[in-house]
Amino acid sequence: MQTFIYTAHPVRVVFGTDAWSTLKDEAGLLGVRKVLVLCTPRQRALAQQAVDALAERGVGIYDQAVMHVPVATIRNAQEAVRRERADCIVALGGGSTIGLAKALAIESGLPILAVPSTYSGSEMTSIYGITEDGLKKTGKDARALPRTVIYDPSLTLKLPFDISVVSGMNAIAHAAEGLYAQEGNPVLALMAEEGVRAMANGLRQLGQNANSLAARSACLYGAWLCGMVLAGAGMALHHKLCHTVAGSFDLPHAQTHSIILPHAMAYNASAAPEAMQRIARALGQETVPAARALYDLAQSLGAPMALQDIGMRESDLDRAADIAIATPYWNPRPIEHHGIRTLLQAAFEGRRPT
Ligand SMILES: NC(=O)C1=CN([C@@H]2O[C@H](COP(=O)(O)OP(=O)(O)OC[C@H]3O[C@@H](n4cnc5c(N)ncnc54)[C@H](OP(=O)(O)O)[C@@H]3O)[C@@H](O)[C@H]2O)C=CC1
Ligand SMILES: O=C(O)/C=C\C(=O)CC(=O)O
Repeated sequence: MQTFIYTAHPVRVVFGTDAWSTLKDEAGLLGVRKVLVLCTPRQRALAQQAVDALAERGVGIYDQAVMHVPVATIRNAQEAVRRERADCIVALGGGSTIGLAKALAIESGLPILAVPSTYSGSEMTSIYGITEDGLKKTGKDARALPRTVIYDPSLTLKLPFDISVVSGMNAIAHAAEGLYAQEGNPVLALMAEEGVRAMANGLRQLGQNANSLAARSACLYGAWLCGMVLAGAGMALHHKLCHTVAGSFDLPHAQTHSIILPHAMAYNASAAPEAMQRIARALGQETVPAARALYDLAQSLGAPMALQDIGMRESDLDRAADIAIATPYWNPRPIEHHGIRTLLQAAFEGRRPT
C-alpha cells in the first residue's frame, strides 16, 4: 500500500430524523451560555424555533446571511455577536449561512454548532470563503471547523427539488475531485466512493418522491461523507473553476458546480483514470466514462446544463479562464490556458463531454 497521511477533522455528529431535538443538549455539551442563531431571511421562522428550543441560552438571531460571504455581511454579523455578547454561533441553513458562521469564528474563536439544510458539506470542513471587491478568496482555518453538526433529514424536506439536485451535485464534486486531489488517500477514497453512491441513489429516489425521508437521509449521509472528503483531500481544478466563475461573476454556487463538474472530469480523465473508474462505479455506470455519467445524472434530474442558462456571459469566459489560471490549485493534469478556455466554452454551451 502507498505511503500516505490521513488527518482526522474532529467534529461531533448527531444524525437522524429527530436529531434536531438535541439542539439544546448539544449546546449544553459545548458549555456555552449565549447562543446567536444565524440564518437567511427566509429561514427566520426556523431560527426562531431554534432560539425557543435553546431556552435561556438562545439570545438572538442574525438573519442576513447571503451567498459567498461578502465582507459587509461579516461586519454586520460581528456587530450582532458583540451586541448579544454571544459565546456560540448556531448556523442554521445551507453553505451560505455556515460560511458566515465560519468567518465569524475565525475572527472571534467562537464555537460553531451547524445544522445544515442543504448538501453543500461545508459543515465538515475548515475551508472558508470570503468575497471582497468582487473577488472570492478561500482559505483553511481550524477555527472555522464546526464543533458539532446536527444532521436532521426532516429539516431538508422543504428544500426544493431543483435546489436539492444541484446541491447534491456540489457534494458529489467534493468526492469526485477528492479522488485525485493532492492530499487524497485510501481512507478518503472509501468515503468518496460511498458518498457519491449514497448521494446519486438518494437524488434518484428524490426524483420519484421529493418527500421521501429515506431519500433525504441518503442524500444527507452522502453530503456528510463528501464533505469529509473535501475537508481531508482538498480541491483541484474543478473547485478552482467554480470559485472563479461563481464568486467573480456572481453566479449561484451549486448550479455552477453541477454544470462544470462533467467538463472538469473530462479535462482530468486521462490524468486520473482510477478516480474516474471509481466515480463511474459509484454511479452504477461502469461502462460509461465518468464525465458522461455525471452529465447524464444531472440531466436526468432536470439540472441546468449550461452556464449561459444561469447568467454567465460569453464575453466573460476569457476573463474567467485568466482568473482561474492566475492562482491555480494543484491538479493532476497541468493547467493550460487553451484547454481551460475550451472547457469553459463547453460548459457555457452545456455540451455533453466527448
Ligand atoms: N467551505 C466549504 O467547505 C464549502 C462552502 N460552500 C459555500 O456555501 C455556499 C453555497 O451553499 P448552498 O448550500 O448551495 O447555498 P445556500 O446556503 O445559499 O442555499 C441554497 C438555497 O437553498 C435554500 N434553502 C436552504 N435550506 C432550505 C430549507 N430548509 N428549505 C428551503 N430552502 C432552503 C436557500 O434558500 P434561502 O436563501 O431562502 O435560505 C437557497 O435558495 C457558497 O458560498 C459556497 O462557497 C459550499 C460547499 C463547501
Ligand atoms: O466549492 C465548494 O463547494 C467548496 C468550497 C467553497 O465553496 C469555499 C467557500 O467559499 O466556502
